[in-house]
Amino acid sequence: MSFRLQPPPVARPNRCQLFGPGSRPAIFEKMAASAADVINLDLEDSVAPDDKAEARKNVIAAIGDVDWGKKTLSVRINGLDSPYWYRDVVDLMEQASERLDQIMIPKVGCAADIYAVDALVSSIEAATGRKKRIAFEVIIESAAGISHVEEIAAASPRLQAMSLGAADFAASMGMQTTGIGGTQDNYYMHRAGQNYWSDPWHWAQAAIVAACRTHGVLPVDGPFGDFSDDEGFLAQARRSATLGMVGKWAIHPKQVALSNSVFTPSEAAVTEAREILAAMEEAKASGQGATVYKGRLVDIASIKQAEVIVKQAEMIAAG
Ligand SMILES: CC(C)(COP(=O)(O)OP(=O)(O)OC[C@H]1O[C@@H](n2cnc3c(N)ncnc32)[C@H](O)[C@@H]1OP(=O)(O)O)[C@@H](O)C(=O)NCCC(=O)NCCSC(=O)C[C@H](O)C(=O)O
Ligand SMILES: [Mg+2]
Repeated sequence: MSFRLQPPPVARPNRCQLFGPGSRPAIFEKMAASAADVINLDLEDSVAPDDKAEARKNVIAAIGDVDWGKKTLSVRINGLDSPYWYRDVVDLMEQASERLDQIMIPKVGCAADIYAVDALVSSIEAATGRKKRIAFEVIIESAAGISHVEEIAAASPRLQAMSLGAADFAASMGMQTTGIGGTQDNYYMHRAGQNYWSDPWHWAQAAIVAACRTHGVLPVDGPFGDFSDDEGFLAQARRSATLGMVGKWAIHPKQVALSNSVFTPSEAAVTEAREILAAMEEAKASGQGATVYKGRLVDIASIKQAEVIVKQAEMIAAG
């Protein structure tokens, strides 16, 4: 470990973030009743320009009126390149109840984007005497965002989570696809008459995970657009979990259970992790730094790996 220690991220369950357009208040109660850990009420791209003002009012009313239980309640504001974002922030901060936990900032391209929103939010918090300090989540979904991902992860102590937005990311990068996440037909290796599909999202996800882990931010996988493809969603989510991401968005309620199933460590995984910890306790007691568990090497690094799984399970169980 470096002399500079890796800070832990906030301890909040974040297995699934369920999105819903702010212009569709009829689904807000359904979102609140879902098993998602995080709710993202959207003012951005799922809301048509003519509906922006009405959506903002719907969301502000629902933050106070709906029982959101213990969920993290987040609102996605419009991008800093739009004429809407400042009004989103001002109205939310001045009018929404203290139940609001987080503002999600889309299409961030550099640390200054977060600084701008932070300055506005901080000023309104001070002026209005709001007690709950608003958290931030950002979406990396542009060439600039991924190029500056580390400075973005370090940009504000408010920052709790960072998502990959595959659709805008693909557009910004000029990728030849209209798919949102998942396998892309033309991204394959070819050998001896066989095609082997590779993962075009992998490198961006890995960059996000590294930046997030360096700065104590939760890395989250964004949307999987084809909500009729459960197996595709599961495969994408499992790859994300294996890479170190803690959860994934749901753009349809049926994706919530799929996401929770992947990002909740299985009983078998938790049992194995506890057994590794016990084996290492025994090894340490006899002065060893390494031992054998089920025929494979486990050592001091294995303790940290096992602790990731046990801590995740304990945090989810604690709700
Ligand atoms: C995708 C949808 C438009 C589908 O809506 P709908 O046609 O109503 O679906 P169903 O008929 O299958 O709905 C079944 C029941 O579930 C309720 N419902 C629908 N959506 C939601 C929801 N999001 N949360 C809770 N409940 C929901 C319906 O009312 C039905 O209920 P019932 O009649 O009682 O059975 C819709 O799901 C939707 O709008 N999804 C969210 C879209 C969104 O927010 N998009 C923005 C995030 S993705 C993005 O922005 C891209 C990203 O930035 C990037 O760049 O990658
Ligand atoms: Mg987007």
